[in-house]
Amino acid sequence: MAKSPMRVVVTGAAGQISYSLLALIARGDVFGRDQPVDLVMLDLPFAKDAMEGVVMELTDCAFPSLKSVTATCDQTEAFTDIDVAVLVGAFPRKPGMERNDMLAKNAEIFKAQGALLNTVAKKTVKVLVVGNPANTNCLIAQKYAPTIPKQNFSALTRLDQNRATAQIAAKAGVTSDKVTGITIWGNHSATQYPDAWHGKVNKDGAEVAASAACNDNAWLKSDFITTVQKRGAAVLAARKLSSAMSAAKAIGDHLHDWICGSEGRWVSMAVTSDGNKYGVPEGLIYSFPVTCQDGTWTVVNGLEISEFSREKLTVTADELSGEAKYAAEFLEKASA
Ligand SMILES: NC(=O)c1ccc[n+]([C@@H]2O[C@H](COP(=O)([O-])OP(=O)(O)OC[C@H]3O[C@@H](n4cnc5c(N)ncnc54)[C@H](O)[C@@H]3O)[C@@H](O)[C@H]2O)c1
Ligand SMILES: O=C(O)CC[C@H](O)C(=O)O
Repeated sequence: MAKSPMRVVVTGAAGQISYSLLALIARGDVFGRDQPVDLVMLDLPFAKDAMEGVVMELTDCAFPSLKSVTATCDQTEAFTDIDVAVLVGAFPRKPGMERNDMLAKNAEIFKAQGALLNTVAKKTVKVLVVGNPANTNCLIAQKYAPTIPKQNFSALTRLDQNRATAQIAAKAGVTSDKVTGITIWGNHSATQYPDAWHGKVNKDGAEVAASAACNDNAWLKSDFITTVQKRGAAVLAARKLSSAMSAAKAIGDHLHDWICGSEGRWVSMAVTSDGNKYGVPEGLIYSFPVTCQDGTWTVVNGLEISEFSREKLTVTADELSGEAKYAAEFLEKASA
């Protein structure tokens, strides 16, 4: 039997990430070629013409699973009866901007969008926040959408996971598909902790620990971590624009695994910290290793955490607690 269409909104639809992402979704690479999609694009009024150009291009691609495409600058229209909301639209960091500048610029956007999703989206909507600072923007949207289950909110750290996986693959001399179990803990920021200690590499047909395949623990504890932590900044410095193609690919991976299932593989998603066994404070949007089945993520609990790792899990949790406090104070002042 034919599947009923899935209504998917992408915000920031005229921006550079969306330019790659919309085609992935429309082609069926994310939700499956047999899943019809009603695609809704939202951006600010100044970007209306640019969005219309993207609509023309999507139409001209003649994708079989793209049932309809709508471009709008009206948030209520965009979020009504939505199944999946991909919140990309935000003010991106420019050279010289600090994270708190970005947080202040974006907090109001995610407050308003959370409140609107709460009112007009399906209660089953799945929300992925990409706009930075992604974890805290997600926390804000979630807070203002109290009638949508907290489970349904996540932020993107899959790009970091993909970056880390690619680094391990290069070091081990294999392709990325041979590397599994690499985790990103915490914030999508320079405090994130890319963790390869539970990773595996399939080398010459045999599965070995990633640390054995890399054979360089000093690298795993230093340059590997900093390369991944600073990769976004390195791309920004080189392109004078933040990463877009790789971000779109990671968004597709995240949504695919969340909604269609991860088939037992661990993937990293920033999700509500709720009853985890790693001592992460409750309520933060923190990146954990998870598995996904039937549209639900479950944190992989019980992994052994060394002293080295414990310290790093705490640093990134502390940063998120600070961001949450800053955001709450900012929004309180703004509404006073
Ligand atoms: N989490 C991650 O891994 C990750 C990776 C890369 C980029 N990002 C972030 O994603 C965001 C988008 O990046 P980009 O390169 O596509 O930026 P971009 O500037 O090219 O596009 C952003 C778009 O969002 C629109 N926009 C701004 N406010 C909006 C609102 N309230 N509603 C709807 N649309 C709005 C803008 O008009 C613009 O078209 C940035 O915050 C960036 O830092 C996150
Ligand atoms: O603004 C940044 O430093 C990073 C942008 C983006 O989140 C990325 O990881 O590529």
